[in-house]
Amino acid sequence: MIPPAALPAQLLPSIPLLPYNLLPIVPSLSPDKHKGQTGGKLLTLGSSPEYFGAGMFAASAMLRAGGDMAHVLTLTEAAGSAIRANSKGELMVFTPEACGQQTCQDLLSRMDGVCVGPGLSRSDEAHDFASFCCDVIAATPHITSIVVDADGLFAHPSQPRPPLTCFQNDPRAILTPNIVEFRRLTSRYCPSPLDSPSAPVPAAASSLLSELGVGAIVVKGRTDHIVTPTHHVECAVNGGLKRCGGLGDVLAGVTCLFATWLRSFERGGGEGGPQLHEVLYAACAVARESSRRAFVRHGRSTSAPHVVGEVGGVCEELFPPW
Ligand SMILES: NC(=O)C1=CN([C@@H]2O[C@H](COP(=O)(O)OP(=O)(O)OC[C@H]3O[C@@H](n4cnc5c(N)ncnc54)[C@H](O)[C@@H]3O)[C@@H](O)[C@H]2O)[C@@H](O)CC1
Ligand SMILES: Nc1ncnc2c1ncn2[C@@H]1O[C@H](COP(=O)(O)OP(=O)(O)OP(=O)(O)O)[C@@H](O)[C@H]1O
Repeated sequence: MIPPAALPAQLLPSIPLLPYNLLPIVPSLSPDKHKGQTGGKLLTLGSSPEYFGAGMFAASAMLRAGGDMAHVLTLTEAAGSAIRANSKGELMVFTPEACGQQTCQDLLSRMDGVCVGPGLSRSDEAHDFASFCCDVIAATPHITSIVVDADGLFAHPSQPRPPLTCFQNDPRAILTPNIVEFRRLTSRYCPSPLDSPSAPVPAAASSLLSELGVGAIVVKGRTDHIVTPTHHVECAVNGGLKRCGGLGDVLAGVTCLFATWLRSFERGGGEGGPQLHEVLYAACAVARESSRRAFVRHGRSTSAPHVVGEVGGVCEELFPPW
């Protein structure tokens, strides 16, 4: 633990952490509600034997930030077994190998929010399965928010219909690329010169947003750029100093949860709530503050589970406990 007095400015807590009022969309807890009715039913489609942790971190972050039920849908039993063995049973894990494609399809159609891509891998088999699932997701109006991250954003040059194309012109879709994924997407979809690596991120992100017709893009990096059709905001909340793998997975999970809460509030006729860019800023702030706290506690040994472990405490300070 770094003593508070020894913290350099770049590791101090950002005050205020959240300049926007998210409280209207935070579901109130009640003994009259059933599981899934408050925090929502969330699912991460991803993970693979090599990257099983990524889908697990995203799904665990959904739970820790306030989701009721977090599922992982992954192609292989090898990845599914690894997640079951490492997640203390808090995640519900489904694979087509164990339960068949029809069960996977039924599961997807019951979800409120999904996150596609963390740890998915780029194998043809994983992408074919993801495309099958993304068709189901795209055709399920009950699903209110769709976060596409990591390998969900990847397209083999020869691939006729990569997963992302299922969500073109779908305002429920929120893309959360890192800078490498973002530049890859702009070079595929944006007109020159916005496809150039030196093009300013906000302009290129706006162009990508309108080319793809999605609801929002969050470009992660030293500052996170959040772009919707009407707004561009930057989140520069202090994060930890160690860039261990898995921090983007945490952000993807929290983003999916908060966007689902927003849509549930709107569908319930709520008025006066925050706008999408404010909710996405909140997700970035929670992920970055969680990574800062983990780093202050664990320094160079910080790893993704430490960051996941901080998400609950950060959200607890931002939102009322009931
Ligand atoms: N524990 C796990 O299972 C983890 C799995 N992960 C998964 O690993 C897979 C491959 O992800 P990669 O991001 O490595 O993809 P890439 O294999 O596309 O990365 C290629 C190269 O891009 C550069 N790069 C990657 N991220 C960058 C960033 N944020 N800023 C600057 N340069 C960057 C690095 O030089 C990297 O070697 C994805 O499925 C991802 O979800 C990651 O989420 C990390 C944690
Ligand atoms: N220089 C930085 N300073 C502070 N926070 C950062 C910095 N770079 C990235 N982050 C934060 O780290 C998280 C992950 O961003 P990153 O660009 O590493 O994504 P990623 O490559 O998709 O992550 P993953 O390792 O999960 O695949 C985001 O919350 C982002 O805001």
